[in-house]
Amino acid sequence: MLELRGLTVRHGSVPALDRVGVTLEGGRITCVLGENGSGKSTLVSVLSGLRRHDEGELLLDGVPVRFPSPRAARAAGIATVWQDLAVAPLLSVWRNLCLGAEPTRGAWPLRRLDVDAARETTVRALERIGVTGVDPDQPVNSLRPGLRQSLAIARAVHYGARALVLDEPTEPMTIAQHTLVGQAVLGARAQGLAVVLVTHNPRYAHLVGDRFLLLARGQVAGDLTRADVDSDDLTRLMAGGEELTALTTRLQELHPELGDR
Ligand SMILES: Nc1ncnc2c1ncn2[C@@H]1O[C@H](COP(=O)(O)OP(=O)(O)OP(=O)(O)O)[C@@H](O)[C@H]1O
Repeated sequence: MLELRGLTVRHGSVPALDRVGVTLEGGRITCVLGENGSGKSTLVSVLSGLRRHDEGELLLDGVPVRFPSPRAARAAGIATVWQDLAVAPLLSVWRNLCLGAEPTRGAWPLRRLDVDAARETTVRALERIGVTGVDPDQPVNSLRPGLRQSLAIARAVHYGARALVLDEPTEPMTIAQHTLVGQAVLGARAQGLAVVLVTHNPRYAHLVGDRFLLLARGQVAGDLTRADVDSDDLTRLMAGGEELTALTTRLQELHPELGDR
């Protein structure tokens, strides 16, 4: 549904992404892995409408698109969950989920916010991605980071996003928080969204991912499925560029259709 073809983004004369090609299908989690500076954040910027590509194409359902703003990307159904989330921290969980689309009851001029409906919508939206036991009245800043991400994911699914892009928090998360986010991400996948998960953690990637896009110096150094690699392979690939090169060469021998990547 979302496809990158020969996508190139330059910062000055240096390509941060260099002829990247990948198809991001609905109901799949594509993990983007790579060393610092390999182009992961640039990929997120393009998908989320923060940056425009210089060459190549970004296709949505086969139609070339170019997002002039993050709002345009969101309107096209691509939701990005940022490291510091754009939710209102002092407001309640339900206010954050319903922000801008609060349910009302009664007819004008007596129309009022329907708080009960908003609470229920929020609990259901969270349940839909497998998150239970959250008090919709608690302020968002009292939620653990993993739950905050889950809330942002629930919001994206609730408002009908088709693709979900997650940039991994740089702050280390506990296992419990990773589990929560993993659960929400799997929930989004089950709802048919195309999930793009940028991560530095190959074990986590292998746990939740269907597909692994390895970037090195802005190029696709590997486009692998679970059938191609196990968790140890991914860890080794992340640890050493040399191994990555060797694997790329081997895969290109086995699959000439991969071409010069
Ligand atoms: N605003 C910018 N101006 C100039 N060069 C940039 C800019 N942003 C990124 N770059 C360069 O583009 C390349 C890709 O950077 P990018 O941030 O996308 O990588 P990354 O894989 O996300 O790295 P990290 O894991 O450190 O976040 C790097 O060489 C980086 O130095």
